Amino acid sequence: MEATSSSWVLREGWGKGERKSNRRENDGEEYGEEGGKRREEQDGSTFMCDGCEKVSWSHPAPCTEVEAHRTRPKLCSMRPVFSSRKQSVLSSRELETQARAQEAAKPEPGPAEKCLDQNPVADSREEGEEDRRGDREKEGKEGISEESEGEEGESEKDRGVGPRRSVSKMRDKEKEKWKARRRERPGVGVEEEGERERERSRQCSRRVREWDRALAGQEELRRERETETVVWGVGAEGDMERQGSMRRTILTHMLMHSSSSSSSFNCSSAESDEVFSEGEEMATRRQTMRKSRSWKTFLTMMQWSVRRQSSWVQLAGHRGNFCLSEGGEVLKRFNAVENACLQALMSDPLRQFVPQYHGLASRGGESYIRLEDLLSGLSCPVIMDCKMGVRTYLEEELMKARLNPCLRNDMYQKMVKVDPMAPSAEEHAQGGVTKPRYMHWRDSVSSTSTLGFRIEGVTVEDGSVLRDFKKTRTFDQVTDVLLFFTKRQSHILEAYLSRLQALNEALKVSEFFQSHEIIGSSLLFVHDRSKANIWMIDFAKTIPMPPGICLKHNMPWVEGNREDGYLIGLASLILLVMEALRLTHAQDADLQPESQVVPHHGEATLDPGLLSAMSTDGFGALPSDSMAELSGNGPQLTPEPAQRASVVCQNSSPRK
Ligand SMILES: Nc1ncnc2c1ncn2[C@@H]1O[C@H](COP(=O)(O)OP(=O)(O)OP(=O)(O)O)[C@@H](O)[C@H]1O
Ligand SMILES: O=P(O)(O)O[C@@H]1[C@H](O)[C@H](O)[C@@H](OP(=O)(O)O)[C@H](OP(=O)(O)O)[C@H]1O
Repeated sequence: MEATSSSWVLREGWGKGERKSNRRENDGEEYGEEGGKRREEQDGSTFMCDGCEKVSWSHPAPCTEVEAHRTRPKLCSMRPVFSSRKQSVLSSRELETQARAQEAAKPEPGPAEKCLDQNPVADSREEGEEDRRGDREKEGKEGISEESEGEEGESEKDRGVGPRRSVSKMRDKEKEKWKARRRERPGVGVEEEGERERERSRQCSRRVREWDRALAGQEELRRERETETVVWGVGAEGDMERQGSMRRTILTHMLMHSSSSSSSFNCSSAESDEVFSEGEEMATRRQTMRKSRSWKTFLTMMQWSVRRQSSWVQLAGHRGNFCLSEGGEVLKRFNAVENACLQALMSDPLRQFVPQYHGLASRGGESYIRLEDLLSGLSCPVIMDCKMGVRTYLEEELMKARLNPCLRNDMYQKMVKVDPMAPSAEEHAQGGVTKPRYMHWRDSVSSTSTLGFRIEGVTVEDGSVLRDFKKTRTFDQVTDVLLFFTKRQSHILEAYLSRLQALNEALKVSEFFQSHEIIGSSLLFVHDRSKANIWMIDFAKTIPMPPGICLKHNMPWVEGNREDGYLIGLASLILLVMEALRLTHAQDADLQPESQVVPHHGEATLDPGLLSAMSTDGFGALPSDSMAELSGNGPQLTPEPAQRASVVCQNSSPRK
């Protein structure tokens, strides 16, 4: 180490003995940014202001404005971590605005500060340095804690920071005092003490290695996302889920534990580390975390990771069909039928219920359809995918299967998993079933055949994905899922009801709807705490009818009539949401569930068109009292104008 001027000290590059944790701790934001990578590639030499401990990567002018450095506000905020993609953009803008305001309020910087301000690294490093200084000052006031001792001795040496005399002298004094006190304490021998220190040091090193591994993983993920060359293959969906769920677990931990401390950071970061190393004692982990003063490193790491991840999750459908894109878009593998539908829908009244179509894109030699990301702007979205219609296979699939019966072992396996008795003896012997056989069976064991839709999957706030709804069939079973999915929040249910009604109105005037057989299409329910919306997705099996032939969509299907039962599904959904609302209101009012329906949205009754959809054979599963309600005395549904934007819940405080 050599001094290059009276007030700036040259710090050597990351020497052999220097711990990586120190680098990360010191570097603050930079590891998440491109600049950080560049700097990492440099030799690592820095200049540190002796007075204010500010760091520069280039040789700066003499520093004169120590106080100005000290009073500079921190720009680091926790808020982006808790935001979804759109909101995090907003938050970063807010932060920028705040930073600019703070810059304006700051006294004119001296030459050295100007020099550092031109270097974006300096800010983040400065924050790190300031934070450490803050910590040291705190220690000076409160006495050196047990946890800080081992680390301080080591890190001072490793950093090679000699001339921070006043602070380190004070610390040394405190350390000595503390050691003396420890020595005096009965039952704590020197050997024992030494062993403890060695153990602490071992724990610390282990923790550092874990972070390195975790950080390397995050960095890898970031690169993959940014290049967008990776198309999710088999298994990738699972990875995505794990990442999403890991992140949410961490955030949940942060939130859960923040209330127990005035500083949510300290506590939460200690807790959140759990995802990286299972099986350690909580107390030991806390101690280790405090000791290595790692929370800042960890928090920074989380910020990069969350900032770069969208809340996107593929709930249902074929694996490998999607990849994420920049700017609130998802890319769905090109399918000519779906592409044609989306193009047509962009000029249909249904446009406001369909993700925006942005044309095509190419990735890794594959074509993709660019779609609006329907989860963009939602924080911790809760999602439900309902596959609409009374059947999920096309008539032409049936015909093909007849002409060329092809046994599918994968479908046989899926069938046996749900019900070992489902395949016939012959199918068991063959170890395979045809696709239409499987699809028909699948429709009949779920609510597809009876209610005109089925639940494919649900994600909840903590990121867990539930897909085991294959045997969710009856009205009551589906109502239970709805109550679980909405957590009985009446404002969410009301928003969904309103959106379903609006969709019903739009379908009436949609030319597209009348002229297409819609098979395997889903309604995607999405909400967070304050917004709820429903979207039509998946048109890969939506086939145009011959010119002049229109479908009714509320008739039972008989082979040849091509009816899909879409409106039967919609009617069921409306009924189910109403039922869920009724139960929610009943619970709110502390009434028995069998009490009268609590009216909502004024006086309401189900649309006669939908009622006729329900008077079909498929409705054996509907409770008779629900049908009675719908036939006149029940609630009057007042359709609201269709709206593209999210239905914003009026009542943001959830009812119990
Ligand atoms: N525009 C979108 N924005 C956000 N999420 C979407 C979007 N489109 C699809 N998804 C997600 O992807 C999942 C599957 O979508 P989709 O049904 O279009 O795929 P698929 O592979 O065609 O399905 P299937 O196998 O049923 O035909 C949905 O459940 C939803 O979670
Ligand atoms: O939900 P499950 O029980 O997993 O069954 C799948 C589901 O019915 C899909 O809709 C279907 O894709 P299509 O809608 O595109 O026909 C897929 O057929 P596939 O395996 O032939 O793709 C089935 O395996």
